[in-house]
Amino acid sequence: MINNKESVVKLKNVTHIYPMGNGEIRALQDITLDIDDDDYLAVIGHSGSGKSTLLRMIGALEIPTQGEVYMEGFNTCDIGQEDLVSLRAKTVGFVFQDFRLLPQLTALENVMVPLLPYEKYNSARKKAMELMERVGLSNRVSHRPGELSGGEQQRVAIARALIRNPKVLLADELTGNLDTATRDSIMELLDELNCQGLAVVVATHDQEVMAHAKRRIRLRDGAII
Ligand SMILES: Nc1ncnc2c1ncn2[C@@H]1O[C@H](COP(=O)(O)OP(=O)(O)OP(=O)(O)O)[C@@H](O)[C@H]1O
Repeated sequence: MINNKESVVKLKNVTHIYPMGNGEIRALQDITLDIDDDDYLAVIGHSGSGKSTLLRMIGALEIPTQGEVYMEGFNTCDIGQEDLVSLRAKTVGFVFQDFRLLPQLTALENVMVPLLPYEKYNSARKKAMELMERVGLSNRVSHRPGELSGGEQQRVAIARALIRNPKVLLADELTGNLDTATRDSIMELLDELNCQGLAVVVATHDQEVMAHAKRRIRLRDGAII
């Protein structure tokens, strides 16, 4: 494996095309972008402009149709599936638009899940407890997702994304549909984590969220404008 480490994640001329019936949808067009250690990037653009697809590329959840994605210097298109899974798990944490919490598990168990293959139960539980405290939910550990508000579910999803100490947090539509106070508390938490060295990439329509970012890119029809 050749390692050209510069940025945590580097996209080089990434184009992504989804097949659609007889045609195709060009979701991303020739994107070149670096995510550095203490970056705080807001990805903005209209619905369908390619924000979620870009986040999936940054997180190496999908292989681009054209171009290259480097994570910690490794070309994610070249390394094997097993190495990719492990590299991705160490490097990025995802907060999905729909949270994707497991409904049958408690909030605490949801946060622990990504750590269980690697650490003993009690150690994973301790770390999950610390993170639940960090996101202001130590009084909600035994609630199941269905018993939590949207903002609380999002905070559980943030805690889960952080449990393996990623270098980059990727958050899709962060704070969508949240009340102002909850949104502000989530933004404060991300500012704090960013100050401690976590790179943050958020896809958002929210002006307030944009204002917290150190830089912004706008997508239109899959291209940076
Ligand atoms: N799995 C898929 N198969 C086919 N087309 C897709 C797929 N995912 C996304 N697309 C298309 O790719 C384009 C970009 O979608 P994407 O979800 O990245 O946009 P977005 O900016 O995140 O939108 P939103 O703000 O509504 O979440 C859209 O035209 C969308 O319909």
